[in-house]
Amino acid sequence: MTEQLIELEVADGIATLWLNRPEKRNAMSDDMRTQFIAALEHVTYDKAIRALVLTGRGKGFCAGGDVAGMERRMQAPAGEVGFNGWSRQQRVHHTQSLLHTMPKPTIAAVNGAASGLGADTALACDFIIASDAASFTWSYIHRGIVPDGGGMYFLPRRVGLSKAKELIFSGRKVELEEALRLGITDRQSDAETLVADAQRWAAEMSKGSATALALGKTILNQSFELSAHQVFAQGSQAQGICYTSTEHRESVMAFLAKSSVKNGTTR
Ligand SMILES: CC(C)(COP(=O)(O)OP(=O)(O)OC[C@H]1O[C@@H](n2cnc3c(N)ncnc32)[C@H](O)[C@@H]1OP(=O)(O)O)[C@@H](O)C(=O)NCCC(=O)NCCSC(=O)/C=C1/CC=CC=CO1
Repeated sequence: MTEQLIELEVADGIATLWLNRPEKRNAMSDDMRTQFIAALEHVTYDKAIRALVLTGRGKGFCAGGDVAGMERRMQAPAGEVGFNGWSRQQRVHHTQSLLHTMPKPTIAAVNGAASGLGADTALACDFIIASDAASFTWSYIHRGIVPDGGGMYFLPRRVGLSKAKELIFSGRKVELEEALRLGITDRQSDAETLVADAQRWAAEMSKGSATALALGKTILNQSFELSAHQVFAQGSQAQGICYTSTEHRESVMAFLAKSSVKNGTTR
């Protein structure tokens, strides 16, 4: 039987995805990545799911890429890629890109160590909430590699270029208090209530129009690379789509109906 390395629960439109390899602090093995991709694609395309919470089982959030797998790869013949021609790099990029671009809010609920690719995986989410047990370590440097999970894109945007360089070059551990101060994590929570708090936050973040949320997220994700003029233009285009949406029509009608009841007028 296939080991269930990813667990997905959906309740009230909020998906909670658990990395489930607690004995290895949820280090991302190739098998886990295969299941992770399938679950993320499901969450991305299922319109009944409005938001995602990502967390880890046990003591860790995610200890990064599986170091035992790195050792196996060093033994493999040069040029071997596997996975139907898809290299590991492409599969890593796919997971990080799904988290970053899926048209609904994503929240990392960091319950323990987020190291290497695990730290980048938290950063790829829109928001981070963390418990006292959380820590963030860009440990790639200790394995002689660079952050390939998006850390070199996301971290400077959260902490500034110089601090990102310091954290990535040193690979030092950042505990909760510093993570809050630097803006690596947005919120803090108790370990016991972390996931419930994240789920509640996800519900708050996703109760608005799904169309407006999806379009807004896409433009915001690009906003640091676009000019003001381009952002205005994309905003106008997006508004054209929002104007034709059921959510826009219904919310306008509901507002006006409430106002006419209050004022005793009929429309
Ligand atoms: C700080 C830690 C994450 C957690 O510390 P602690 O809670 O004290 O737990 P440990 O006793 O150290 O570990 C428990 C068991 O888990 C195994 N384990 C931990 N991390 C990994 C890992 N990344 N890969 C494989 N196995 C892991 C550990 O060996 C223990 O197993 P046993 O009980 O059987 O001995 C701490 O564990 C830690 O610092 N881990 C290493 C962090 C790390 O170096 N991560 C990789 C960074 S590089 C990366 O993420 C990117 C890539 C990209 C390229 C290719 C492939 C992979 O990664």
